[in-house]
Amino acid sequence: MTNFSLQDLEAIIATRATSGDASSWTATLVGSGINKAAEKLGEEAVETVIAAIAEDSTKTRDEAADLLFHLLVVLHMKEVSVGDVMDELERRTGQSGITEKASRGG
Ligand SMILES: N=c1c2ncn([C@@H]3O[C@H](COP(=O)(O)OP(=O)(O)OP(=O)(O)O)[C@@H](O)[C@H]3O)c2ncn1[C@@H]1O[C@H](COP(=O)(O)O)[C@@H](O)[C@H]1O
Repeated sequence: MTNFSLQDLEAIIATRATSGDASSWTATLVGSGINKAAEKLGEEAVETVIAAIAEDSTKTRDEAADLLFHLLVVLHMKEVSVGDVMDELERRTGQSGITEKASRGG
């Protein structure tokens, strides 16, 4: 498995968003505004749902990659970092007590 992380992609998106490169999909999406970017995120979510229901694992993986990319673009535009989201996910594990059990190997 690759070491490429969501934080790596987040950093690429931050760089490309302000690149001014007309060939950059990231710059195009960010330049089109939050309504358009969020609409695109919704489309990718629907395509992922359809793939999960009606397509094979490879198609589902590909749509999930599109979904995560477009989610990170929207998070960038809303100034929410991947770290912020992970902090919230970690906080939720604390609520359920799973973290404590996992650290005990239970
Ligand atoms: N991970 C992605 C990524 N995933 C999807 N996309 C683009 O998202 C766009 C829209 O995807 P769609 O699924 O809607 O595809 P479509 O061509 O419109 O066709 P349909 O499938 O909808 O029929 C396409 O142009 C894809 O190339 C991405 N564009 C960029 N990245 C990453 O961002 C980096 C910078 O890219 P640029 O900003 O383009 O330089 C790249 O090196 C990648 O790491």
